[in-house]
Amino acid sequence: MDAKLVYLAVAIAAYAKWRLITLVLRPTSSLRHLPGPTSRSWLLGNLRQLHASSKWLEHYGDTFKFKGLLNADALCTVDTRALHHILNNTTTYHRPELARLGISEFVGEGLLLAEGERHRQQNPAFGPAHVRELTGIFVQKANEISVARDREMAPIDVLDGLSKATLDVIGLAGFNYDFDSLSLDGQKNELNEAFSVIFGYGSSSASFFKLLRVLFPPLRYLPMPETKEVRKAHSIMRRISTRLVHEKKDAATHKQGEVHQRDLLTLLIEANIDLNLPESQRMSDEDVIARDFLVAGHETTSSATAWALYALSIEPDMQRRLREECLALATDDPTMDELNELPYLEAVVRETLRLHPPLNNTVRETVKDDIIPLSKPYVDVRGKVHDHVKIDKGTMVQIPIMAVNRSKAIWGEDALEFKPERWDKVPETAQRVPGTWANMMTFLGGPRSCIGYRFSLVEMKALIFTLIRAFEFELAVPKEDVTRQNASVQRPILRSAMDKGSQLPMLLKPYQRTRHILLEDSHYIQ
Ligand code: HEM
Repeated sequence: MDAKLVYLAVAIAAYAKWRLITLVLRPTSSLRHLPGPTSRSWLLGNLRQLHASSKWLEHYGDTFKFKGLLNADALCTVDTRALHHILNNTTTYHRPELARLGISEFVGEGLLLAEGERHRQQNPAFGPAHVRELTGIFVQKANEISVARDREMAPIDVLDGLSKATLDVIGLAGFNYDFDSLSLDGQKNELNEAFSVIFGYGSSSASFFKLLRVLFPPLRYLPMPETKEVRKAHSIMRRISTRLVHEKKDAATHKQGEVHQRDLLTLLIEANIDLNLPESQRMSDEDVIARDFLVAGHETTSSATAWALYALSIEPDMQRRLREECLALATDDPTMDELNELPYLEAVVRETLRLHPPLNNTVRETVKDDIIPLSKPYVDVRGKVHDHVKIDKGTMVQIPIMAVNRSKAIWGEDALEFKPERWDKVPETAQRVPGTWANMMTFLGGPRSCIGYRFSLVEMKALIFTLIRAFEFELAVPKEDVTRQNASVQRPILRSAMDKGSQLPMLLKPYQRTRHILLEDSHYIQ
């Protein structure tokens, strides 16, 4: 029988059974007296309106409930004490089944999915010493974008260029694989093609079948109904990544030759075959496969950089000031330390990541009952005041990254404005945000926060440094036309062309002084 029909039959039967059980048992949730919006749908509750969570925060306060999958009560909070508790108790708060399954369908069970702390010993691969070594790759790809765009005077989609650059970077830095997506010859790379097919598929009807698989676990034993093209793309990804892992394992075991590759995959494998590492901490081949890095580190960094260029294009004075600072450094090939010593570049990157976090929300699910302490008590629907929230096992907890980053209570009345100078004096209220970096939630906090944040910061700096020296940026559309795509990564999109997907059209005018430098420095001229 067709897999889609089997899916529907099992789903209908399971739904009928579930309805019967809930009607008879009527379980009550510990969150039932918490204020919050009313449900919009029996299946998805308020999940479709989650982008409105900042409005809910204004209306219901810092801690409120909403309805999640199958109308179950879910919690949302910007309370910094509560967030600290949730993010640091990784044995109680896990990534929920929906997020876990969504990722595993996409990349396989890997680092992103490993609960517990076992991957933490791998952190040196993402430490400052190694990121310093990788800076040359970031700068090289930033220069390739400049060269590629140098001859185009018509509006171009900077998001597209940045996305190709960050894919190339993660390929080279992650596992010494050249996607070569920035190359001008238009030739497509096999792995790059497979990757775009799978990315495209992720947002289609696949989501519906993934949801069914979360609700009705028996369906997970059935293959996903996917097209021939997607199946082929998955098999290409598997074949190439398995080959890479084997080659690198072999090289790492025999330490062949003098030339030693320093990509992330090699470093992870080396740590894994270290005889001093207990068996329990080693990873299977699947665990180390670098596809995780592709998913986690590619679109996030390109979107963040695109938002930085957007902010600078509507603030010409800031753009000028940043360009002057970057041009004052007399090199086209800066090191990590040189980039980190540019104070205005640092402030622009911080302000971009605060105001435009690439991931605007994330979720956790409780695996046991818990009590969450609050710094600001809430008043329940019966008028009672509470300084903690009782929460049941199996409850979804929404972590509103963007709402915390943009909170007026934390950042002041001008929280919604792009102001790099705010970083000269960080408000005391912001010091309580439990974020891993710069008093913001962008990379999250606690043991399961982003391990690639240093990588990403230096990559963003290298891209902005190179591009702002080479071009003057101007939006090719009215600024009001630019909004953020309602998707897992917050890419820019045009209100007037939502059907065209994410894009950021800009006019790039080669900067005269840079051109002068480029002409002197003939390696840029082909
Ligand atoms: C601006 C760029 C980036 C942002 C905003 C970002 C943000 C995040 C966030 C919010 C999480 C936690 C997700 C959750 O638990 O729900 C995360 C996890 C992760 N990120 Fe990033 N990330 C960025 C770049 C990168 C890069 C460049 C890499 C790798 C090269 C990377 C690798 C990872 C990995 C492996 C995890 C999972 C960590 C774990 O499960 O313990 N990220 N990232």
